[in-house]
Amino acid sequence: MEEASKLAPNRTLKNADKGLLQSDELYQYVLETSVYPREPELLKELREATASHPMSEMATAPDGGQLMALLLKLINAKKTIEIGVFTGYSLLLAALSIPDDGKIIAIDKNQEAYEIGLPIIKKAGVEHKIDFIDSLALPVLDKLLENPTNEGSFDFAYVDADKINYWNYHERCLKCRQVMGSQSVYASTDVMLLVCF
Ligand SMILES: C[S@@+](CC[C@H](N)C(=O)[O-])C[C@H]1O[C@@H](n2cnc3c(N)ncnc32)[C@H](O)[C@@H]1O
Repeated sequence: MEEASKLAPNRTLKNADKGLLQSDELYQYVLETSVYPREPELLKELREATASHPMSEMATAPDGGQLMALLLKLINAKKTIEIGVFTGYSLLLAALSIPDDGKIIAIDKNQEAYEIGLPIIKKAGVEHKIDFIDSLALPVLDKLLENPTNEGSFDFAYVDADKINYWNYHERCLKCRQVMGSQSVYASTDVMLLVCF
């Protein structure tokens, strides 16, 4: 069994206390027996590369990430949007979960953090699926929606950024979703909101 403290020193109850697991020990047990063994090697590498970052706790938790990967695969997502990239854990996970001709528009106002994960994303051979935009998210979403071909064209949106704008992101992501109905998913951290269309 891997020593969790070595792999993810900050991945403790601080991140899990909003969930059902009410003890560090139980959370570590779940991570070590169920989550880490299923984690692709390069995601593990990205997680380890992020661990020394002072804000490493911001990264998507690997257990939540695996739920996201499952959703992406279940709906055969091809075109997705991510708001809040940080070092790229959820981005790499999404890029590994969509088909080779899939596309992710990934927006973050801090390119510096993205540069930490970028070499690992390149190593995974999925960089061609990613269009990273170094910007505040709202203006990019508004610009995207000015183009009628983008409206209703996304299968999946993952919002993991500044909470104060979640309602604004929600409104815009609804416009970006697939018109075809039951194939789109909008997932958002912090407010634990998951809407399937
Ligand atoms: C929780 S972290 C994202 C974690 C990421 N999903 C992962 O798996 O590692 C939040 C990110 O949102 C970015 N962010 C915060 N407010 C933003 C805004 N208004 N526009 C764009 N990015 C923003 C921050 O720079 C930070 O990298």
